[in-house]
Amino acid sequence: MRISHTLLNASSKFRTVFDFGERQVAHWFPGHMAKGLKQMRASLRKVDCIIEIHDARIPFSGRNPLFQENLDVRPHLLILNKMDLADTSDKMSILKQLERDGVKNVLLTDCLKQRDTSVKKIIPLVIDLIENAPRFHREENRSYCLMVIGVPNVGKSSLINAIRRTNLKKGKASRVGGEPGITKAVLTKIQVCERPVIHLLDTPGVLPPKIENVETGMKLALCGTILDHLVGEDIIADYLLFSLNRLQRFGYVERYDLETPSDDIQHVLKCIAVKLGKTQRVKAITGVDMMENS
Ligand SMILES: Nc1nc2c(ncn2[C@@H]2O[C@H](COP(=O)(O)OP(=O)(O)OP(=O)(O)O)[C@@H](O)[C@H]2O)c(=O)[nH]1
Repeated sequence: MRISHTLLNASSKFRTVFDFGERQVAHWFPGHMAKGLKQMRASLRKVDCIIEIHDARIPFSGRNPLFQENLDVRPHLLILNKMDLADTSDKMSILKQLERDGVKNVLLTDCLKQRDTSVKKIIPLVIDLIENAPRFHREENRSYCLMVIGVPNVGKSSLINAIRRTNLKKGKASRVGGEPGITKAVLTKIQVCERPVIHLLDTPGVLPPKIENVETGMKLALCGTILDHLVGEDIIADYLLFSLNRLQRFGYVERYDLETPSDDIQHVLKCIAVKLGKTQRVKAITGVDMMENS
């Protein structure tokens, strides 16, 4: 039995679907994302440092290239959030690869964890980056302004709340949600530190207007940065199964009482439904019923 599709098969299989998905995403882009991006660009002059947040499960895929145009002129910290969901056993090679791509300052966080030690490191690291930047001018009682950017649903608002909780001992300032596109307000200013005074600008998640390839699109969809229904829940589930098989992660076989690994998503979904008791009785329509009703 074939247990995984080749990448080529996957590509042709998902391309048809993703072309559809991409059109929908393009539809989704012009609204709050286009407005957000325009205002973010206009405000960059006032910003001392950019904090870019991305999903730790896809450290090399799906970062918005539009952001990267501006990263050379401002100190930049990349935060790979949701590390609790990622395989970070080879953290050093992730950091080395990012450094080869020109990203030097990287932190991994799990901002839902109370007292995550990495969240505590953010403000001291940012102050260090700002004060050691070539264009920095020291002034008495100077306050700092940071801009938080990233694709949707990577945890920007959650991280802002965590930084605020850690440094100011204050509660939520930014709305959090499980779906992409929760933050629509552009550039809400939130204080996160008293000494020195530091404000953060929360921004709406902005996807690249054009997604570079099918794999990147599917990874972004699987991590919840694109609304599921725009790509199709069944397609996303199929891509997840394909990825698990390709990585030879067969834990799902035992967990959902399958006999062997499978590349048939309908079969796997049926086994999961049976295991979770999510089945429904339906009346089977026979040939006789159809003849009687006609
Ligand atoms: N497991 C895990 N979940 C997280 C973490 N950070 C955020 N989340 C969850 O991810 C979802 C999105 O979080 P938000 O903070 O709203 O993300 P956002 O980037 O502001 O989203 P947009 O408003 O779409 O731009 C929520 O369900 C959070 O609870 C994390 O470190 N680990």
